[in-house]
Amino acid sequence: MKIAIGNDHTAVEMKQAIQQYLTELGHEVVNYGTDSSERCDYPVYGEKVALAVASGEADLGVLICGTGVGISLAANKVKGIRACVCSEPYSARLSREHNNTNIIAFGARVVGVELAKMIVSEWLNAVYEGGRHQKRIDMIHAIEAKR
Ligand SMILES: O=C[C@H](O)[C@H](O)[C@H](O)COP(=O)(O)O
Repeated sequence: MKIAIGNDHTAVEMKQAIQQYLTELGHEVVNYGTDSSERCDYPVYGEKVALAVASGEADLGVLICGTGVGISLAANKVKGIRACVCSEPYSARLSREHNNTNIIAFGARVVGVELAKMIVSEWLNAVYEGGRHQKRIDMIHAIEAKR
């Protein structure tokens, strides 16, 4: 799978660890994040990864900032993006099975590298269930289409 990854200054080491992990799992990872610890603005990277996913350039996206909150908020402003912040694997799996999330986010100041790997792995291995969930996702996108 082709996975877009992005981060701000709080998550350079975490991004590198997750990028390596994903590569070891056999994925192609494209880095849209910063590799500098100089303070920067997470919306820049949230948008870059979101555009890569929304355009089909990447299949899925991973976003990391201090908490995962700001960068996922930014990503969700791009049409077609369903990004969520997860600090544990259960929500990560269900976010894919029920909500068909196409971007996962987490906080480098919240979770450690090993937990982050577990979150990402559970998310990637989960399969969207469709059925009753599709109507609800359509409803979310209908809200998006109004504006
Ligand atoms: O949601 C926002 C992110 O957690 C940012 O990574 C965080 O706000 C950056 O904070 P600071 O500029 O204090 O390093």
